[in-house]
Amino acid sequence: MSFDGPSLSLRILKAVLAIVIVSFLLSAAYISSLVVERQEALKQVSRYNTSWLASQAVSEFTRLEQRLSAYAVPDGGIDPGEVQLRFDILVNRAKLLNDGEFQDFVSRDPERQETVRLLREALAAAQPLVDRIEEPGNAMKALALLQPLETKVTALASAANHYGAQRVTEDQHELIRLHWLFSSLAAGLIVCGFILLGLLGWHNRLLTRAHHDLRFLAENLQRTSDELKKANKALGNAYAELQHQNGVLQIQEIELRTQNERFNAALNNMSHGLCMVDATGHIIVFNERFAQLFDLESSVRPGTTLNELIAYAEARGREGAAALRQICAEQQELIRERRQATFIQGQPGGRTIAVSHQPMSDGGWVATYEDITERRQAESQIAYMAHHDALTDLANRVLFREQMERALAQSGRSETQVAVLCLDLDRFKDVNDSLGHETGDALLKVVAHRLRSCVREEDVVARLGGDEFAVLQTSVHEPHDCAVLAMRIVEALGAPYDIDGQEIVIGTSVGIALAAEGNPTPDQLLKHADLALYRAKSVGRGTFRFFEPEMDAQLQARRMLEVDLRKALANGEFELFYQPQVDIRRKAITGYEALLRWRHPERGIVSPAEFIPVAEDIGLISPLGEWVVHEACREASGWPAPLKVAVNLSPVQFRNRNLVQCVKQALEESGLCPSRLELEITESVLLQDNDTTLATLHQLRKLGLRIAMDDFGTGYSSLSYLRSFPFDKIKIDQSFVQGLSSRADCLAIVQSIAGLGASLGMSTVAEGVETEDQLVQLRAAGCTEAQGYYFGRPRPARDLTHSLEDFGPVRAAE
Ligand SMILES: Nc1nc2c(ncn2[C@@H]2O[C@H](COP(=O)(O)O[C@H]3[C@@H](O)[C@H](n4cnc5c(=O)[nH]c(N)nc54)O[C@@H]3COP(=O)(O)O)[C@@H](O)[C@H]2O)c(=O)[nH]1
Repeated sequence: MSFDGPSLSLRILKAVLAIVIVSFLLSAAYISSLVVERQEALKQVSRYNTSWLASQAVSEFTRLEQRLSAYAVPDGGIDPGEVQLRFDILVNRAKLLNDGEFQDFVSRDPERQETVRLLREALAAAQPLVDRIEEPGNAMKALALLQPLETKVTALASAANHYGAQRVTEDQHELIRLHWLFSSLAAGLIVCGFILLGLLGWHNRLLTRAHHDLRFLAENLQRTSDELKKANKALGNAYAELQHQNGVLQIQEIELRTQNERFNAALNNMSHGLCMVDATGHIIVFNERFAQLFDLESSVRPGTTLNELIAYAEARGREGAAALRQICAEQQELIRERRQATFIQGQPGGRTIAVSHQPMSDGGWVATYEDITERRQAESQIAYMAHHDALTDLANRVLFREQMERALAQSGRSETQVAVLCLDLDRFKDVNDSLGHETGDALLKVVAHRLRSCVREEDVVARLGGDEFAVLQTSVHEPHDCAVLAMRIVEALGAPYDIDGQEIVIGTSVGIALAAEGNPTPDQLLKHADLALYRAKSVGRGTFRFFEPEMDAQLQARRMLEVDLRKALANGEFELFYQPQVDIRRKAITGYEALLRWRHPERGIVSPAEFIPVAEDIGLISPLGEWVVHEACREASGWPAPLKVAVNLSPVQFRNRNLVQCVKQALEESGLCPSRLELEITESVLLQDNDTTLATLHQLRKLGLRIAMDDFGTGYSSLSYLRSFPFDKIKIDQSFVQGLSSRADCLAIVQSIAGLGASLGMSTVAEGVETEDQLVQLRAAGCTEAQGYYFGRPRPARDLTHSLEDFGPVRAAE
């Protein structure tokens, strides 16, 4: 859009407006001056009118003549003063004839000048006469002086009148001219006004248009500004995005560089050799390990082929290159068929190289080369170790199972059968714990040797773990063959051992499972042999048993027991019975042993001898033991002091780190004085991790309670345990008490334990006292306390009266 037009028009308009306004002002000023001038002229015409002056003079001249005439007549009634007044007026009028415009009128004509002069002279001549008018004749004389002038004065007046009329006409003309001039000017001014109004309108329109244009322009500008802002913002965003992209690119570049460095580092630190070749057979890259593996130059010119590289190395007598040539020959087929493959190539020097060949999409290929010589050796070593027991070099469970599978498969095709014999060593744990693991290991090696010597070449001997062994007997014609082998094994392993100069006697029991019927799996066969072993051990050591199907039923029963046992604690099926411990001399109850009872909903009371080992096996003994301690403390806290309560602790509970805390909490919660709590442990507690167990015992002792050694005399080295911890009490195992009447050695043992206790400051409790006779012997042997059915069977807490007499009727009733 162009703004020249309006701005030019506006400029012109302003100029025209200025001219009009100036003209307007000038015209007004001019008219004002004309009006002033004409007003002045009119004023003069009215005040000093020539014809009026002349007529006044004529009028006064005539009046004077009349007065003079009247005065001259006697009794004319005229006062001399009046004559004098008229004369003076005429003189004044005559003077005016010589002034101003009249003089101008007079000067135009000599006749008029003559008349005025004559009048002046006549008046001058008449002056003295008038002054002495009373004198007779003066009035006539004066009149005579004036009368000649009468015509002349009248003529002058007439001329003056004519002149005056002329001047009026002239003024009228002038006024008419002025009227027209004024009217024209006024019309001009009106026109100018209209023009001005028009111009102003136009100006206004121009201004409106300019305003409109300006607004449009402003809107355009605003729009443009908004667009610019938007564009600016978009530009800012684009810039920020650009900066972000730039940052990302920089990071990517750094990452790329790092990756490249890592790639190079990885490439050259690879344990595998790597070689990449393009579609034309030229080497793209290979790493240092590749060069090392095949004794090659570590760098090559770009464009070298693998064959050229090998030829170059061979020419320099490098032996490794020959190996690569062989490998390359094998790779040729893969390269041709563009196939991925992994192959292993043995080298003449015993070296083994594993090659992984991979074609690439561009027609080339990449391959990795690994020297697996050592790995192969290690693998075969590992494979051997994975199948053999490291200590005895016998087959382990894995190999044994594999061999069983193989033997079972073969036996299906032959007349003979396969049998599995499972055995473990009696008292091996005691040897291990008392004589040390090294001795135990040495013993196991000799056992393995003896076992091998018992079987034929084709049979397999395995160590399944710890002191568990198994024999896979093949070519069994009848069960008797197995029995013979079992006997041979029992006899061989039962013979004394000489380990580092120490004579050790152990024994073994054997369980036999024959794969005669039902196509058993290896696991089933092993399980059957294990069950048979369990049975062999339960009937007496140093013997063997064949598997019988009822054994499986016993296993099922045990599983049922486990299931029920897991629910029993939550169901509140446990309770504690208490059996009194009696001071032999005073015949008074010193306390009670808490004995756990399981009131099974279907089976009734289940003996702890049955379920405690199961609870130990399935990990339930800790929560169960905690419940016993809490319950015993709670109930004992209601008994009269100083009655004590003795609680049995399983060896498994000592593996639980919370044992001390649990006992402490039970004492605190029940408020039972710690000295009234006695914990009974068996020797087997001291067999496990001795230092930790002893530390736990000391911590328990610190709580202020008492510790008793239970079932004393049944362990392998009971006496040595007495040295390891200062027990408060020794409980003589009931087997010795019950043998008192029949076996002399039992009495000797009881006497020596009682003596030992006395000398160590420990009280001795004899368990399982059932008769008066036993009690008498125990007292004589020096035992301090006794416990057994003789005094009373275990009872629920609610039935305790703490009087020994009350137990009597119970005993009598039994
Ligand atoms: N870890 C835990 N073990 C416990 C707990 N409660 C019991 N037991 C142990 O279970 C085993 C069997 O106990 P139980 O069937 O209660 O037998 C005890 C007595 O009833 C029995 N006894 C007592 N007097 C006589 C007797 O004159 N003749 C005879 N034939 N038996 C008798 O002896 C068992 C007590 O033995 P002991 O503990 O060695 O004093 C048993 O080993 C219990 O220890 C428990 O809460 N935790």
